[in-house]
Amino acid sequence: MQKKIGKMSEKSVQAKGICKSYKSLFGSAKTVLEGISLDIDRGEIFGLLGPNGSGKTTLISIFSTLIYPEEGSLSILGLNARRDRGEIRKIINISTAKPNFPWSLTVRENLVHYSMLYGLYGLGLNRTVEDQIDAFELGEYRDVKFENLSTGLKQRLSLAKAMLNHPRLLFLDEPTTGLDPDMSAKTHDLIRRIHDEEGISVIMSTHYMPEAELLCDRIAFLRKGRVAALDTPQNLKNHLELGKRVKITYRGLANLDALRALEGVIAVRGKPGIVDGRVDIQANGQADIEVTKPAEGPVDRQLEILMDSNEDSLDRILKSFQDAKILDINIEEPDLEDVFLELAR
Ligand SMILES: Nc1ncnc2c1ncn2[C@@H]1O[C@H](COP(=O)(O)OP(=O)(O)OP(=O)(O)O)[C@@H](O)[C@H]1O
Repeated sequence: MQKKIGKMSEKSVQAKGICKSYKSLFGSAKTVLEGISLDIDRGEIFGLLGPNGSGKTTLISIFSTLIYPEEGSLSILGLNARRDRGEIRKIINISTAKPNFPWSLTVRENLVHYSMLYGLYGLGLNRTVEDQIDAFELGEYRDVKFENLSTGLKQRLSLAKAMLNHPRLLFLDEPTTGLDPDMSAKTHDLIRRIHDEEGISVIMSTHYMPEAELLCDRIAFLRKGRVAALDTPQNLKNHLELGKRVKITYRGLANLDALRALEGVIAVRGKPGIVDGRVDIQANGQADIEVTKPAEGPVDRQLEILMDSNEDSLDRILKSFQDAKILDINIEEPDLEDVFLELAR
């Protein structure tokens, strides 16, 4: 099998014209994926990004052969996704944000259970389970029931389970959702290690831009069921002609309406809790800032203003702060979060 796959394809995924819709109870169909075409190289860590409802999980479910597309052709590691589904499932695996394992089984029992499903038995099974317990630092929780594990440990167990069959291609659906920063950083290290040391291709969805920037070689940005952009994180930033991000700390009243109306302003972000601003990215792909309270009062407040590359006139921005006392100005390079806001709007 190994040889066959190596010879057949240098791609982990070749998808052409993938379409998927869901039927409601009343019979009407909702199109979720509209002709997705993607070529993903073996060895890549590939990110799927996009607003809520843009189709990331549906696409991962299709790539991992859990559901069928209605249209399009799909090959996974050189194998036909429909015809060779059984073979594909032996060499891929998936870990999701909300793993649902048998609740009353312990960490070890769960790993044994899944190993048996993968056809392992005897000494080989024991060795594999112990290896994963070690690799994912689950030793001290081996006898803890799934229902008593923290969210982070459930995610870690899910990753350990996903490695039991030594997959060539690993799907991760929002691998750090709900984790604290420390556990997220540990998960990032694990993903990196799985990729670097075991040579596993990874396709992951995420809502966290720093995570995508840190881990992913390339990113496909989905919007309304289509690929709106596909490139390396760096190229995405370069090609979108994003300008500088101006961060202003001030006290008093800023004219937010005037600021947002300025030509060349892509986004105005308030630091939540400071100006009571909130980034609201909706299923329809619109991204906007909703400022729920005027920015006034004695507290220090902060706004981030993202300009496009042709418009970085600080003068015009500062006019909106005539009634405020500016405490600090920082001009920074845009990050992937800025790319997200630009693509989603
Ligand atoms: N089984 C289903 N039946 C009906 N509609 C579904 C089903 N699964 C997903 N959908 C709908 O398909 C659309 C895409 O959902 P999907 O979960 O793929 O998006 P997503 O990009 O992963 O979203 P999120 O970022 O919120 O996880 C959504 O509008 C969702 O409501």
